[in-house]
Amino acid sequence: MASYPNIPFPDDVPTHPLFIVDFKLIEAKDPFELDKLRQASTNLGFWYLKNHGAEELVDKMFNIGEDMMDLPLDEKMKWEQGDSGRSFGYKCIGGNAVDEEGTPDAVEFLNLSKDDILSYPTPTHRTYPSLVNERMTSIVQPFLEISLHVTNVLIGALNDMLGLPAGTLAALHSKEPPSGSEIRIIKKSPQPGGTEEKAAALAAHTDFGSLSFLHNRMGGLQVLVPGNDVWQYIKPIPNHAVCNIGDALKIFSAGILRSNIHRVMHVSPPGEQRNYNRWSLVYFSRPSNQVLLRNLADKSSIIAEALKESEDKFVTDSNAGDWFARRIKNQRLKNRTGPETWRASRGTEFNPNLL
Ligand SMILES: O=C(O)CCC(=O)C(=O)O
Ligand SMILES: [Fe+2]
Repeated sequence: MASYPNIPFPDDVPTHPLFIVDFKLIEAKDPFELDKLRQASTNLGFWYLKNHGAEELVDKMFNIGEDMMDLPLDEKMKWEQGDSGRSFGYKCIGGNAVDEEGTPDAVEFLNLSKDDILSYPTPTHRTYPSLVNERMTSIVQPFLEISLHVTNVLIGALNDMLGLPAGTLAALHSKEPPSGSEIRIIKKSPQPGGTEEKAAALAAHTDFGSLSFLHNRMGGLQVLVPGNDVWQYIKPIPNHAVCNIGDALKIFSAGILRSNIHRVMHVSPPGEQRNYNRWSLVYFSRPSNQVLLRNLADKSSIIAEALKESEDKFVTDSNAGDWFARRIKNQRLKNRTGPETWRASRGTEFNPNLL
């Protein structure tokens, strides 16, 4: 069984500090903590989260990823997500582009649908390898339940902060299927020779849905902080998750909540870390598929005010399911016809005219 060591993070690379939000205090509606969440979600849209309750399950989820990625490639390819705009299943190395030129990505991952996990053993969207099924009730379902709790509580706090009637955002993120909400386990192998490279292993992107709950042990994740053109690392802190806002909450809130661009680098931070596999684990909370992505100004005077002051309208004619499928489909290298395919895969970070 693998261990996922806390290899020291080098101190000679640019890092960006984040607010540390205490989940237990958010649950208790502590005003000071809620204000921290307000600042973090509106300024950068990224924050650390401690006391979230999933600490014990993260390595067990990494073990599932490790058993999956250790299978021969032809076995893994039986579970590949395909090119039709669905993400559930396995994504092979090089399946996606990382830029307009069609440079292939360098990570592999396994995506497990929230709907499939909750309906197990009956599939809602698809089935998964037995190495997942064997640990469905003991590990995957408990991890999902915690992730649902954490993301729902945070989304509830953001709902109140935005002045929305109680339960407005919760109703858009129902437990009922179908939605694109999913767990992702990501592996990035070390680069042979460990040479410095400019390329990203996982493309610069904003997250497609509402709120991401991310666990990693090693560096590699970078953000582009507003007003700064140097990418900065987010340094992992043991037992702290990283949360970030995605496109849907940015649109609902007319830009009050920030969906910030980020990427994972090819070469993890210099030093010892680059010799190890990098594992990360995310739960992506996304709106139900049929939810229209448009501002909620008619439900909140705070959002209406922000909309008045913004150049963007924050109105799409897309529902969450179509938005998600468009982004997934157009980043697949097999679907690439030219730079326009990459552009068609972008979200709120790329083209404000989309909105
Ligand atoms: O692996 C990470 O640290 C981040 C992954 C990520 O941004 C994503 O999968 O959307
Ligand atoms: Fe992301």
